[in-house]
Amino acid sequence: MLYDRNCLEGKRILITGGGTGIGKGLARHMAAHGAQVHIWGRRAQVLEEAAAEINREVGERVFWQAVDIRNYEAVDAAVGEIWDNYGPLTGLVNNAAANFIAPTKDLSPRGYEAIASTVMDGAFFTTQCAGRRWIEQGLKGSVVSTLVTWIWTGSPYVVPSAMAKAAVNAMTMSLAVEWARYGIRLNAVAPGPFPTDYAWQMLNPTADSSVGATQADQVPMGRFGEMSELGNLVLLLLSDGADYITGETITIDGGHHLAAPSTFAGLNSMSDEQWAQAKAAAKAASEKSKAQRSV
Ligand SMILES: CCCCCCCCCCC/C=C/C(=O)SCCNC(=O)CCNC(=O)[C@H](O)C(C)(C)COP(=O)(O)OP(=O)(O)OC[C@H]1O[C@@H](n2cnc3c(N)ncnc32)[C@H](O)[C@@H]1OP(=O)(O)O
Ligand SMILES: NC(=O)C1=CN([C@@H]2O[C@H](COP(=O)(O)OP(=O)(O)OC[C@H]3O[C@@H](n4cnc5c(N)ncnc54)[C@H](OP(=O)(O)O)[C@@H]3O)[C@@H](O)[C@H]2O)C=CC1
Repeated sequence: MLYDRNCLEGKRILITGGGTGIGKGLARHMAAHGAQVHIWGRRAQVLEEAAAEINREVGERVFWQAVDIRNYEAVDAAVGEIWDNYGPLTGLVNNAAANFIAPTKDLSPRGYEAIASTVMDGAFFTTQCAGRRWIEQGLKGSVVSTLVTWIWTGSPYVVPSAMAKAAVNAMTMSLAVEWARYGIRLNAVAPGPFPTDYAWQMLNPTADSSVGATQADQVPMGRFGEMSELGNLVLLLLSDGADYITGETITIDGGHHLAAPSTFAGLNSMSDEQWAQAKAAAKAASEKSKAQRSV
């Protein structure tokens, strides 16, 4: 362990999308360093299993709620429940997201909305519901959002995601200034590829869709990122050790985006038939997870 195992003792951190992938890894990392962690997602069973798995390792520190972050009333009620039943949050990680690769000309309005509203509205609703309470009660808080390096580069074939993540970057810089006087810090991380099950089903659904953005040999360091590396960065930003850092988005990608293979530009060569196959494979993965949703 790089940090003292109790360095987050007394912290209470909400991680949206904390039942899978990066969010679950962050939940494990924060709980292993002493924090109480609350995880959100739409699938009760997935959340319950994730919390139980981590709690077996660290003790009863992880709690879950099934919440759709696109629903403001649900977000406000769930944040209120944490405050009432456990106490004030000290930190928030805006991590939940939706995404899939698609030619932009073929995206339906609902396809655009599914991605943009999850990433942008969800992060705003959750940040505002926590921030309002911190301000009303004179409490400090730290918000960290999980962005992606295409906020710097853009990326074809994931345009709603690129737009919405850039919007959350704008929220981070804007509120860092507006809320600094209250002791509330907002920062973000921009990871390169950290392979996770669902993201890779959405972004690399067929052999034809494997391009630079999802290939380890395209990373100058020659490997994907490791969860503990991302965990250490987010831990620092959530901790009192980063009290003078606000409004920053820190890239963690082994040099990937600077070497420029990091977008989905390689998908330019896919035919309509290959796109239809990619869509069918990604949709099959979505349907499987939707059948498990509780909200
Ligand atoms: C330069 C940077 C390089 C960095 C390189 C790093 C490489 C990796 C970077 C990763 C960065 C970011 C990754 C992520 O954000 S991954 C997150 C992936 N996880 C998820 O998406 C989880 C949540 N997903 C879902 O809930 C679903 O999969 C879905 C996104 C589809 C949303 O579900 P929802 O129930 O809200 O929506 P519907 O199923 O009703 O669908 C809505 C409309 O969207 C259309 N659709 C769905 N899937 C596809 C598809 N694959 N292709 C085209 N269109 C699709 C669907 O048909 C609906 O539209 P219509 O009603 O009009 O048909
Ligand atoms: N993996 C990678 O290489 C990279 C990932 N990122 C970012 O990291 C974050 C995590 O991605 P990753 O772990 O890979 O992907 P996952 O698909 O595993 O994580 C997304 C999470 O968001 C939750 N979620 C989606 N929609 C909603 C919603 N409306 N309300 C509540 N929860 C929701 C999902 O749970 P459920 O479906 O149950 O709701 C899921 O737990 C994302 O923000 C992604 O953009 C950034 C750069 C690289």
